Amino acid sequence: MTAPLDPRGGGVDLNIWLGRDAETDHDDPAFARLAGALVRVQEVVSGARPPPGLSTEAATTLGRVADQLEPYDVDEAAQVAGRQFRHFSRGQTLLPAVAVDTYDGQRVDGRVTFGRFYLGSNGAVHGGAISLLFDDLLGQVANGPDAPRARTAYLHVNFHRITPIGVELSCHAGIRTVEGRKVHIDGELCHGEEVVASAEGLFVRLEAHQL
Ligand SMILES: CCCCCCCCCC(=O)SCCNC(=O)CCNC(=O)[C@H](O)C(C)(C)COP(=O)(O)OP(=O)(O)OC[C@H]1O[C@@H](n2cnc3c(N)ncnc32)[C@H](O)[C@@H]1OP(=O)(O)O
Repeated sequence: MTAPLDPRGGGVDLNIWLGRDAETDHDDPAFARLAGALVRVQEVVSGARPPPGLSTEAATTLGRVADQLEPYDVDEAAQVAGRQFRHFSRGQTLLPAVAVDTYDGQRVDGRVTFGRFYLGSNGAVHGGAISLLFDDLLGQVANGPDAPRARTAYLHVNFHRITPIGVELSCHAGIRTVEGRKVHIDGELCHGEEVVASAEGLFVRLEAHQL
């Protein structure tokens, strides 16, 4: 049984995409657990300096896991990775997990901690990982439950300060304007009161033939 969603957020992904019928039949708690285990491996491997013998052994173990899973390859429509909407990370291993606190269809506020996997260098989160977070966060606002699907036309990111690894940050995104199919969305990533990065994106709502 999957846990019921907390309508106030409460650190649980608000699950905005579950309103879309096509997505409701992909719940797979066991798979979400697998993806979570892989995220842990990514994190631990990124920060580890094991002795060569152990690295070799671990590589063999991971190869065995890949061999076990490979026969279960499916196409995108059947894929469950990225569709575990009851879990912070949606059962995917690319994005940092965002805990959504509030979402009203126009704006989202949440919290995120970038682990060692996202290190650029010198204690700073990789700029590409920050852009990834913004694309997803702004994208979740652009693709609200009642809105037509939209894709990122551009994403402009400003890096104001070093974004620290291993620290809880707050993240925010909100619609600034809607002009026809064009949705302009702003985002901020904050360490305490300080804005460490900000973003401005244009999302274009898709026409029927583009879905
Ligand atoms: C499951 C949970 C998911 C959570 C959310 C995840 C979100 C992730 C979002 C993404 O990452 S999507 C992947 C990255 N983006 C893409 O792959 C998009 C690739 N580009 C396209 O598909 C098309 O260029 C696009 C749909 C964005 C627009 O093409 P269209 O042919 O539909 O639009 P058109 O060219 O007619 O332009 C419509 C308006 O947008 C404007 N426009 C389009 N691209 C622009 C651009 N780059 N800069 C400025 N304006 C732009 C264009 O000028 C025009 O303005 P006006 O209506 O005022 O004339």
